[in-house]
Amino acid sequence: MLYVIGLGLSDEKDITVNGLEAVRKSERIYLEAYTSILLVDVPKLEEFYGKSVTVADRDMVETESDAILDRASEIDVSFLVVGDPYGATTHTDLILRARNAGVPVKVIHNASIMNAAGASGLQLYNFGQTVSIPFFTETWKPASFVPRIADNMRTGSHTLLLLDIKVKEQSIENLARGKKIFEPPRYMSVSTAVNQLLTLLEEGAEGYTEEAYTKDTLAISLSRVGSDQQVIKAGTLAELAEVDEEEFGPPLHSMILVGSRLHDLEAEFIEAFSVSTKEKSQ
Ligand SMILES: C[S@@+](CC[C@H](N)C(=O)[O-])C[C@H]1O[C@@H](n2cnc3c(N)ncnc32)[C@H](O)[C@@H]1O
Repeated sequence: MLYVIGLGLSDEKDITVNGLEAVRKSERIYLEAYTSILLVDVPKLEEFYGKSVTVADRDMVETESDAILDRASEIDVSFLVVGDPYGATTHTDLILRARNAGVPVKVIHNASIMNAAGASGLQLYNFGQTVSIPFFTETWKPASFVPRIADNMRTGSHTLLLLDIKVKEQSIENLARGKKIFEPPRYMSVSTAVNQLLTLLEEGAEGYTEEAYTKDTLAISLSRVGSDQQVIKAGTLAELAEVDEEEFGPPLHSMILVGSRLHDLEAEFIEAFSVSTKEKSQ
């Protein structure tokens, strides 16, 4: 059996009881560590499971899936995913390959940033398409996600923005094991995301439209959701741009652009996170 197991959002103890039982009876255990990171290192996972874990990079999952699926019809193999297994597209592909190879698959779900975004107080039912924001490069300022935000805004829906993670393939194993790596990974912070959004607006980048957002659009930052260091802040993009980057805390970060169909209860909930209210009350 191939068990595809969600680890949840924070530490080694967020795995479900069913997930843990599957891990403990598996002969081989892989951890997918390139679409997201768990906020603890692999040795901590290994100690908790009492089993060794192989860190699988993108290449292994996407092109060498035969190694992961090897003999999985006869023995138990676990494939661990941070968050929920269906919270990233690559895992659907592995499940399809397993099915095609006649390997039975069981998915064990867990919390994902896709539902933990509800910690903002916004109703999950009122969200539209989720988008990912890539890092700007020296020669490229991608804005292709902006029309999808505009689509959501037209229907009054909120938009969850997932922020880029850049890590060299060859560093993933060391990173996951908490070892030193030559080139540290880059996790996009809320400050970088806000600056990039405002740059696209100021430069009138191709693809940018004010139907998607302006500097007065209400946004919510989500840092380390599900952990003890969770930080949530709400304000217009212009206000969030003024917040000291340190205040958002360590990665991982996400953001929400708030749509116009804001229910009174949602508005009341996010008031507590408001950066402008804080200033007024200080
Ligand atoms: C490609 S998604 C993978 C999602 C994961 N499979 C899940 O189900 O949650 C990774 C992105 O989700 C967001 N994210 C994941 N965990 C988070 C957390 N605990 N707090 C805030 N954002 C998080 C970050 O923007 C990160 O770059």
